[in-house]
Amino acid sequence: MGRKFFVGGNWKCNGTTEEVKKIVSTLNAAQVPSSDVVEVVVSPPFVFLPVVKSELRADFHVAAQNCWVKKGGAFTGEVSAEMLANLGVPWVILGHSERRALLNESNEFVGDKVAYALSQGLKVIACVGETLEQREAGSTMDVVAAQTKAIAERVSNWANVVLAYEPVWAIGTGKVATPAQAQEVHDGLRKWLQANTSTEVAASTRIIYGGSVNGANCKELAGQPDVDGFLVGGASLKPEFIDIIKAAEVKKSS
Ligand SMILES: O=C(CO)COP(=O)(O)O
Repeated sequence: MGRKFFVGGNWKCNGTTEEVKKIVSTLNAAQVPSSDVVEVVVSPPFVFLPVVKSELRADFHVAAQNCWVKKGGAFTGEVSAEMLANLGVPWVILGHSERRALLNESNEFVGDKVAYALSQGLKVIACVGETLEQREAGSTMDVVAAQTKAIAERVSNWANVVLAYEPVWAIGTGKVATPAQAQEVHDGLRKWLQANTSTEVAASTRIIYGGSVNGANCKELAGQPDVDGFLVGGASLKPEFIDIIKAAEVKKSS
């Protein structure tokens, strides 16, 4: 079953209007494989979503970096899934490790957010990943399985979910997972989905890798059978993001 290569750019809390417009114009001018081969989604901070959405080429899409866990209302400072849907923002990133760690988002809270966002018609990039301590303790699979379980308990239809494996020790550190390390966890996650959801979900759900992906390491990672794309942080703010999008060609020919 074909899993279309997926490349997300998580801009995190970066940018000015001018910088954001510059990134968009670079992307708009880029020659990349067609949207039959690769799905490209960029995720600016909330305040820049309208300008990016209106200026970005039609074959690329936008994602928010978070949304509120339920229907909007008296939740000062939050942005609801309904608002994103109303703006025509198709995607949202949920459960990023920076929010899990810095804002104490629990597995259950992330699971609730994923379920609510899906119920409002959004597509979700759901992030999981272990810390260095957890990896060194040998608990990587247990950690990512528990994070995925909290989602699976609340979600029955996985058609609009992309699972992003982002080891915390690889994020923003320049210490990318080796292709074998990424493949091992992606394979483990697919087996977990097979055992706990369905064969169909396991075969069709895209599992993407994030953590220090750049133009130099993306091709080898993309060559792994269970790496279905990337969630890119730092390099998504630079022209090398285009090279990462082109890594989809590796998959096509593999
Ligand atoms: O957190 C990430 C994407 O969500 C990865 O960030 P870096 O690519 O900067 O390591």
